[in-house]
Amino acid sequence: MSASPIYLGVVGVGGVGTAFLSQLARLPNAPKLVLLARSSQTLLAPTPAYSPAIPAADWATAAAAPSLNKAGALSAEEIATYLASAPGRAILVDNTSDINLARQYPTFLKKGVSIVTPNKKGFSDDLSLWKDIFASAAEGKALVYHESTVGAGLPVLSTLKDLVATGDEVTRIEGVFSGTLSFLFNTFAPASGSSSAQWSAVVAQAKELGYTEPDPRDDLNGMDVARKLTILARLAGLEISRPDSFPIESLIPAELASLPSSADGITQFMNRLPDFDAEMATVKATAEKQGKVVRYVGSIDVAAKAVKVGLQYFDKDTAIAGLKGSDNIISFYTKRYGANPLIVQGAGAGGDVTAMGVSADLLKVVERLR
Ligand SMILES: NC(=O)C1=CN([C@@H]2O[C@H](COP(=O)(O)OP(=O)(O)OC[C@H]3O[C@@H](n4cnc5c(N)ncnc54)[C@H](OP(=O)(O)O)[C@@H]3O)[C@@H](O)[C@H]2O)C=CC1
Ligand SMILES: N[C@@H](CC=O)C(=O)O
Ligand code: NA
Repeated sequence: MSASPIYLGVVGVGGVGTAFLSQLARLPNAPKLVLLARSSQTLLAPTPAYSPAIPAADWATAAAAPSLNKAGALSAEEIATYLASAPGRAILVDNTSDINLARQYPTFLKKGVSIVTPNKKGFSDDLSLWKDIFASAAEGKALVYHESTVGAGLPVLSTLKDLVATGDEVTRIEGVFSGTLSFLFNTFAPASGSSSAQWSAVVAQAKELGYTEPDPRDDLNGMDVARKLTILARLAGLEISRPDSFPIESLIPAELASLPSSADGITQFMNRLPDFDAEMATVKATAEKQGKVVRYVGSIDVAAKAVKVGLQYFDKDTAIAGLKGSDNIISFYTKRYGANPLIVQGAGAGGDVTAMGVSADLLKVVERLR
């Protein structure tokens, strides 16, 4: 007997979304792609049959497919209604970084549409939204998987959930949580050898490689790391009210802090950043004088309910100092693991590795819905 079909809507076809579509096209027993959207265009399989499905491979192939309905941007409510009306269970994959879409997850979940996403905004916003998301999932008997919101495809959330679910006591979580900031410091201030790279040039390279957030200032101001720590702390049982409820060290030059958040603001920021290269060169030199390197790290002390995000100096022979590329390293200290933490390490940014986490979550949801 063949399993009943599952219907899939995908929003966002940028670096992660494009890699995800390419992986989706190769998945065995993939759900039927019936909605594909970017910021101003939406492709839909015609109702009421929700057929033919959209070919997954990439946006251009999908957009050229015959017999699909085409529309401009739909509201979250419209997307939720379309998916919930499909003749089977439905899943939304949100590959955007849009907070407004994330705020509508409860609408999808209450209608029984499951959510899979690397978008960390919804899970790290007000605690009330976090609670609403999981209460709505229970109400709609829908599922929520967001592994790639922390450490991209690395098994960070699944590891933490397993530790908690099996009764271990997590006492501390610490490490490097940003692929972008890891790449920046590993390249700008390597622990072995030397580098003459300017800070602004390495920031431009990280953006080019697809490691940064759509707005790279979200990485440089520490908010991306703060959001990840908020998610981890909540999963470890701490009621963190907001991602800015603890001190966050920003690497944005004060003079550039008030540029607009628009696309033009991003361009202005990138163009003016080279004027401030001396600031980060001073930070690097100060660490070097002590025989150390500077890295951007975060920690959660569960008992003290304390979250910290910012720069620290490290001896050159430590694991954090020796990270390569966009690697994250996340250490879980728990009662069972004692003094030697459980450590997860590997690439923490990039389209393919992030999409892997999204695709793996999708497979888990499909398996549980069937
Ligand atoms: N890049 C990485 O290494 C990692 C990224 N993530 C997360 O993955 C998500 C995607 O990142 P990335 O692919 O790099 O970002 P991109 O900027 O490359 O892509 C964003 C995509 O979302 C679309 N989009 C934005 N807003 C809307 C909206 N309201 N409705 C429909 N579509 C919208 C854009 O449309 P259009 O094409 O029209 O511009 C674009 O296709 C983010 O949440 C990010 O934090 C998580 C871990 C690692
Ligand atoms: N911009 C983020 C992407 C993954 O979350 C990072 O650099 O870590
Ligand atoms: Na992850």
